Amino acid sequence: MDVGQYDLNDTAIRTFDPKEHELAISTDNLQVFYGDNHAFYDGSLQFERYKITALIGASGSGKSTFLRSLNRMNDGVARVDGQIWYRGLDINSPRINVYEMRKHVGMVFQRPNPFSKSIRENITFALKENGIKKKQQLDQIVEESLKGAALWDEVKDILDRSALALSGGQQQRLCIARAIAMKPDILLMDEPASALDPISTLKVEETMVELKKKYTIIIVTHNMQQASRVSDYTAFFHLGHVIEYDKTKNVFTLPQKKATDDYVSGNFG
Ligand SMILES: Nc1ncnc2c1ncn2[C@@H]1O[C@H](COP(=O)(O)OP(=O)(O)OP(=O)(O)O)[C@@H](O)[C@H]1O
Repeated sequence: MDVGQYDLNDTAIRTFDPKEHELAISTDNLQVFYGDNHAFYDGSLQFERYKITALIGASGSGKSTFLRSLNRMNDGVARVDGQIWYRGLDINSPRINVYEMRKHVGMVFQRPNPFSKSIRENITFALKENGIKKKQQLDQIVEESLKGAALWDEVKDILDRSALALSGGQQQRLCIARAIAMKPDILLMDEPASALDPISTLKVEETMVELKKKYTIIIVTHNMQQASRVSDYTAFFHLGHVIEYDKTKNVFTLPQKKATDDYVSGNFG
């Protein structure tokens, strides 16, 4: 199948009525360029608060590029044009303090990347940098964050042991705990389970579903079952364009665009 056969401007993008849906973050005309490579075109997407939105699409379709732009991880790597609206501010503006903004828009990466420190210090490090020094308060945040990431029961007696001694799945949940310790509003997750075995993957998925009570999650995933299991909304990316964005159920069972239909039914590429 020739994946270039589709009309990339023929799109079906859901918009939300702000009276009925609280938005966490949205983009207007977002475009990303790596030098001459126009990697992402004209993405205007709204993300509902306390929901999980999955970004799906073939390799190289621009999912990570889009996700990384949302908390300015592409600064210095790519040129990002357009606006990213968060609480009435365009966080793509050069005036924004990126360090402060990332406390609100946190990120969990594909490969678990704990610091070479104890489990406890992985969580307290950034908190201490941010001026939280009282042991009691730190202990409380460590416990809450590890509970939030469904890791507490497994590590509560070994908090001072090296994080590197944990399994890959435990390390990834520690990275989730580290991200939520900062109490972000939005969690960006770039294929958070791709390096994990099926049992750890399920734990991370269960964790996500729990987390959406308090956080808005935007996740890149190659795993279609995962997208359909955990997400409320799905955006399908193709060749740097968002072709379709709707409730996950609709994208998987009643896609409006042929490209989406071909992709979700496996007749693609
Ligand atoms: N750091 C970079 N420098 C230059 N080009 C890049 C960089 N990162 C991504 N690209 C290019 O941008 C395009 C989109 O890549 P991106 O990684 O966003 O796609 P993706 O859909 O997330 O792919 P995958 O599923 O394989 O992670 C590709 O053409 C890729 O080569």
